[in-house]
Amino acid sequence: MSEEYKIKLKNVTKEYDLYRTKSEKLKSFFNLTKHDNVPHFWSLKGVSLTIYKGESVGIIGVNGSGKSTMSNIISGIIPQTTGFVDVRGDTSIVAISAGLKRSLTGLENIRLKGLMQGMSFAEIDAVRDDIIEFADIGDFIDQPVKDYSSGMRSRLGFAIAVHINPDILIIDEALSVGDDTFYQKCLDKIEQFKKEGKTILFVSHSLKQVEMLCDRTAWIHFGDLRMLGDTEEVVNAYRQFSADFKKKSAKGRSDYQKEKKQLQLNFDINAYEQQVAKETQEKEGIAEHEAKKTTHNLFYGEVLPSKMTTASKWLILAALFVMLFFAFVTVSGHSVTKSISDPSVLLHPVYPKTSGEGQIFK
Ligand SMILES: Nc1ncnc2c1ncn2[C@@H]1O[C@H](COP(=O)(O)OP(=O)(O)OP(=O)(O)O)[C@@H](O)[C@H]1O
Repeated sequence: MSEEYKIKLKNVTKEYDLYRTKSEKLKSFFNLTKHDNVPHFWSLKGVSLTIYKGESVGIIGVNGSGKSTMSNIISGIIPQTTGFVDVRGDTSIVAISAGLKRSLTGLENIRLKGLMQGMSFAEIDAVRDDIIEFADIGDFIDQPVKDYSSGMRSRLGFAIAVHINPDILIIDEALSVGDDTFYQKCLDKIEQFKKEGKTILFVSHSLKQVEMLCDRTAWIHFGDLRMLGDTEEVVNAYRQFSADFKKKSAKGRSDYQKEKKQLQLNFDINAYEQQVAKETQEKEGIAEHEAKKTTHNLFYGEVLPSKMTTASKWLILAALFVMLFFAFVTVSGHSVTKSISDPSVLLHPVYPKTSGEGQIFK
C-alpha cells in the first residue's frame, strides 16, 4: 500500500443550526439575530483521519452518528464548519439520497455527471452504453429519473459513479438497494477498483459487507471518531458495543442516546480549539501564542464565513435600494434623470389611473 494519502481530515467539525422558523433562519443569515438564540447541533465534533491511496476504508456507526456528514464533506457536497480537509483527486459519491437530478432523464443525468467530472462529450459517449448496460434499466434511460423505482435510481447512480473514472469512490449505503445480481455486479466492480489501486470509502450498516470489502474501518460515534484500525478489530469492538447496548433496558438505551445527543448540543468549539492548541503546544514544544495561532489557522484557515460580512450586507442593501428605485421609476412613468433630480415626482405617476370598474379618468 502506498504512503501517499488521498484524504486527510484534521479536527473537522460540522455544526447545524437548528432553526425553529424560516424567519429565524433568514435573520441569522443577515446576522440580525443573536447566534446564541438558535440551538446548535454538532454532527461532527473534531474528526481527524488519513486515508491512503489504494485503501478501502469502511465507515460504521449507529444511525445519526455522522457517517454521511463526513462522506459528504469529503466529497465536497457540504463544507466543514472548522478544520482541515484535503482530498487529493476526483471523488465520486454513490448515495441513495444524493446525485441524480429527478427532472432529467437517465441519459441527461449521465451527461451531467460526466461533464461535472470534467469529461469531454466524446469520453462520456464512450462509457454511455456501458453505464446503461450496467444499470440495466433498458428504455427507461430516456425517461425522467423521477419516474424510476428506488432500485432503478440506485442502480443508475452506482453505474454512473463507477464509470466516470474517479480516483476516490465513496459509497454511502448504496448497496442496500437492489437485487442479488446487481449487488454481485457492484461487488465485482468494487474489487476491480481495489485492484486498480483506487481509494474507496464504504459507509455501511452491513458489517458483513464492510468485513468483505474494507482493509481498515472507522467507527463514528455521536460525532466522534471512536476507533480507526484493522477492519476485524474495529468491527468486533462495534459488535461488542451493539450487544452491550441491546442488553440495556429501554430506558437505559434512551438515556444513553439522550446523553450523547446532549453532548453534541453542548459542544463548545472555543473550548475544543483551546484544548487542541494546548495539545499542539505540548506535542511540538512551541510557545503558547504560536500554538494558538497554528491551531486557529488549522480550524479556520480554509473555512468560508457562513454568515455575511458587514460589507456584503451593505452591498445587498444598496442593490435592493437601486432595484426598488428603478421599479418606482418604471411604474411612475417619469424619466430616470427627472426622478433622480426630484425623487418626489415618483409619488405622482404620469400614467392614467383606472377605477375598480375599469373606467379611465383623465
Ligand atoms: N441539515 C441538517 N440539519 C440539522 N441536522 C442535521 C442535518 N443533516 C444531518 N443532521 C444531523 O446530524 C447527525 C448526523 O447525521 P448523518 O446523516 O451524518 O448520520 P449517519 O451516521 O449517516 O446516519 P444514518 O446511519 O442514519 O444514515 C444526525 O443527528 C442528523 O440528524
